[in-house]
Amino acid sequence: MTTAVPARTSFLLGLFGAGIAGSLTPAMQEREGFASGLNLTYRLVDAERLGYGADDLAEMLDWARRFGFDGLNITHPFKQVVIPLLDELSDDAYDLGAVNTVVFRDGRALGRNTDWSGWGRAFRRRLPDAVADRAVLVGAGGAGSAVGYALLEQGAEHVSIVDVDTEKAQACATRLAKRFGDDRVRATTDLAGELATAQGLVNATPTGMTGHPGLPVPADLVREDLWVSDVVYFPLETELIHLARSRGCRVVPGGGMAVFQAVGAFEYFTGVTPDADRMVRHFEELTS
Ligand SMILES: NC(=O)c1ccc[n+]([C@@H]2O[C@H](COP(=O)([O-])OP(=O)(O)OC[C@H]3O[C@@H](n4cnc5c(N)ncnc54)[C@H](O)[C@@H]3O)[C@@H](O)[C@H]2O)c1
Ligand SMILES: O=C(O)[C@]1(O)C[C@@H](O)[C@@H](O)[C@H](O)C1
Repeated sequence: MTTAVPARTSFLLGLFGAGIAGSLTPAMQEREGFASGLNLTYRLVDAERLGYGADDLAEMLDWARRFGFDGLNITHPFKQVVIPLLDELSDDAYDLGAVNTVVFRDGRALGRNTDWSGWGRAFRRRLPDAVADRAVLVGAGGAGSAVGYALLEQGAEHVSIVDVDTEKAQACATRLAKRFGDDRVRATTDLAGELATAQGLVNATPTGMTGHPGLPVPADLVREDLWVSDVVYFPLETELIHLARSRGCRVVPGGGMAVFQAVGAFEYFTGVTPDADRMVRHFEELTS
């Protein structure tokens, strides 16, 4: 006679990164765990406070496993340097060269990326008819690469990438072109020219964050027929989103990416499909 193995209900998770004290991910994961009938604990492990840097990550991962962590979110400055320390990488994380979710399973560390799928899902919920549009992406760092990947994966006709650091724009475009083809993505310095033929604009720079006020593009380029998205979510209503709304543009604020990276990670960590609408409502409560 075989005895059925009961489904896991208890999970120990965490976020490894620097300067993460304000993260809303622990609250989102723990609340959704509770609501799903799981005993889920999520800890912040702030490398800055511990005096740990990139060279210490192997040791940090090792003690996470030894102390029984089931999974981790990974953020700045570890999203790239974690890759060689893992046993397996999903194709999307490989293509992006970045991991934000590590699952420990059967003695192996599996790397995943829910940043791109998080932005993508939030975008599709708001603007499902816009997935095939041409877009201009401003900011080619970690968040920008994830947004560019999501746009192209979901069917954008073309993505033009602008960054004050032109080498970063080029590196991001080259990486995405390798996956999606160089007829669909390019780096450019001609923001106005590219926006003239685009239907959408995404800000993936820190401009507009608390402490970094301002607009990432000149105000006169924000036309009423553009859709406009921002990855910044502190504050939720950035100057760019505010201006775009006031001009009648359809908008996708940064909160959606923050929630849906957590939705995707929850599923990887627990194997349980979370209630995404409930997580959105909880995020709204946390940020109101
Ligand atoms: N909503 C979310 O869930 C979420 C997730 C990750 C990051 N973020 C936010 O995204 C922002 C960017 O994060 P990141 O990790 O990609 O940072 P990053 O430093 O890796 O990249 C930012 C890029 O923007 C460029 N840049 C800055 N100002 C610019 C300007 N005016 N014009 C053109 N390019 C400019 C920089 O050169 C850099 O390449 C941050 O505000 C972060 O909080 C949000
Ligand atoms: O909530 C945060 O602070 C996060 O660090 C934001 C983003 O970096 C995600 O990829 C992480 O999973 C969580």
